Amino acid sequence: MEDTLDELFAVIEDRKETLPDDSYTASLFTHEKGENAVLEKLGEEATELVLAAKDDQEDEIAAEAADIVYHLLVLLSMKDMSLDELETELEARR
Ligand SMILES: N=c1c2ncn([C@@H]3O[C@H](COP(=O)(O)OP(=O)(O)OP(=O)(O)O)[C@@H](O)[C@H]3O)c2ncn1[C@@H]1O[C@H](COP(=O)(O)O)[C@@H](O)[C@H]1O
Repeated sequence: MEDTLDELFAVIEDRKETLPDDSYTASLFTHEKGENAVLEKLGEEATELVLAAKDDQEDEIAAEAADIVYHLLVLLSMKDMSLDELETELEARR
């Protein structure tokens, strides 16, 4: 899981740097709504996760959780934060 998150975050950082035309991630960094685009996405995905959980749809729960994690990592990158800061916060709670 840690490797998966590290690799995904590295791809997101690369998209932020290179801004390929065909990249959804890049489109979030250049969106006319600015950071609100990713914030709105997080809100939508959270609602979709709640609905999937209420319906006990395990596949949907996993899919919506993945959408949230991906958009969360984009937000961290947008704020020039690193995964280390998230890890430090979680470790401090153990
Ligand atoms: N993990 C993801 C990921 N999760 C979700 N999404 C995108 O998030 C968007 C929002 O999902 P929704 O459920 O709201 O679907 P939607 O209604 O069609 O979305 P929109 O109409 O709002 O675009 C979709 O376009 C998904 O493709 C992702 N896009 C990219 N990644 C990862 O990022 C990498 C780089 O992707 P690109 O930036 O596209 O090259 C990929 O290889 C993946 O590993």
